[in-house]
Amino acid sequence: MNKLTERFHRLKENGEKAFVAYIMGGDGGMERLKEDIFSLQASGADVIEVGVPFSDPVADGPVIQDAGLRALEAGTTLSTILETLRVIKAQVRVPLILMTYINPVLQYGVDKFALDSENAGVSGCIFPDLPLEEEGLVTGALSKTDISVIRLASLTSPEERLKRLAEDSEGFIYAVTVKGVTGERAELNAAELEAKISKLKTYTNTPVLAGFGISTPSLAKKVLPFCDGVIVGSKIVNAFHQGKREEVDELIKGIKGLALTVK
Ligand SMILES: O=P(O)(O)OC[C@@H](O)[C@@H](O)c1c[nH]c2ccccc12
Repeated sequence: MNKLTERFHRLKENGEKAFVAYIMGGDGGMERLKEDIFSLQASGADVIEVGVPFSDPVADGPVIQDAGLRALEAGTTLSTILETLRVIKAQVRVPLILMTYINPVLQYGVDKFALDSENAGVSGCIFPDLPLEEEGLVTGALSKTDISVIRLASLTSPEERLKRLAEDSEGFIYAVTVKGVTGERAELNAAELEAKISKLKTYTNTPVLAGFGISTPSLAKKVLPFCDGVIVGSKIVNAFHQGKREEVDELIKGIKGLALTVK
């Protein structure tokens, strides 16, 4: 079984919610990528989402965009990220997913991408600018591997679309909590999100996780009662950039501790 699916089974058995940590691959260089992964693993992240920097990141807010620019300036490419992941593979127990716009994948070559990702220990991919209708571009190659394609569900998706994306979903479904780009928010509309997530859950048993704008235990607490976990990006990217590793450790422990008490 795929590492990601295995992890979700285990969380379910233990009555736990998932904490997914997003980082920008190559922000601060490749040694930092390794350190970031090991420190997130030690802090108790359940899944690590590694972003591949891209020049035209339409879904990214300012914090992730800046991190992407820093990573590109440091010479990061899809290839250097996959190579780094391959080197540390044996020491990584946490399932890794890649978050990449589709263009770098097409340039790299889809078949080579699938093969090299598998060899790098990647167990899932998110392609934020690849609509359901275009998934065929990658699924032919990825279905020969054990890698899941993780779909994004937006608050604006009509029910028919939610149904289609839920039905044969893999890994988990990424429910986008806000209309707009990634980044910290002071508030979020939990009622609207709950309605969408409960709809999704009528069509699938695939875990549904909420991401975008979640940066504190109190925001996580609003959504965890009706979803299977949260994804935190900008907060972590910022803290790591500023060298504040303890902040990330506290955040993960804070949210994981809370998640144990919500059922
Ligand atoms: O940064 P936030 O608001 O905490 O949200 C997570 C998000 O950054 C990460 O999952 C992500 C980064 N870039 C993306 C593009 C699309 C979807 C998701 C992402």
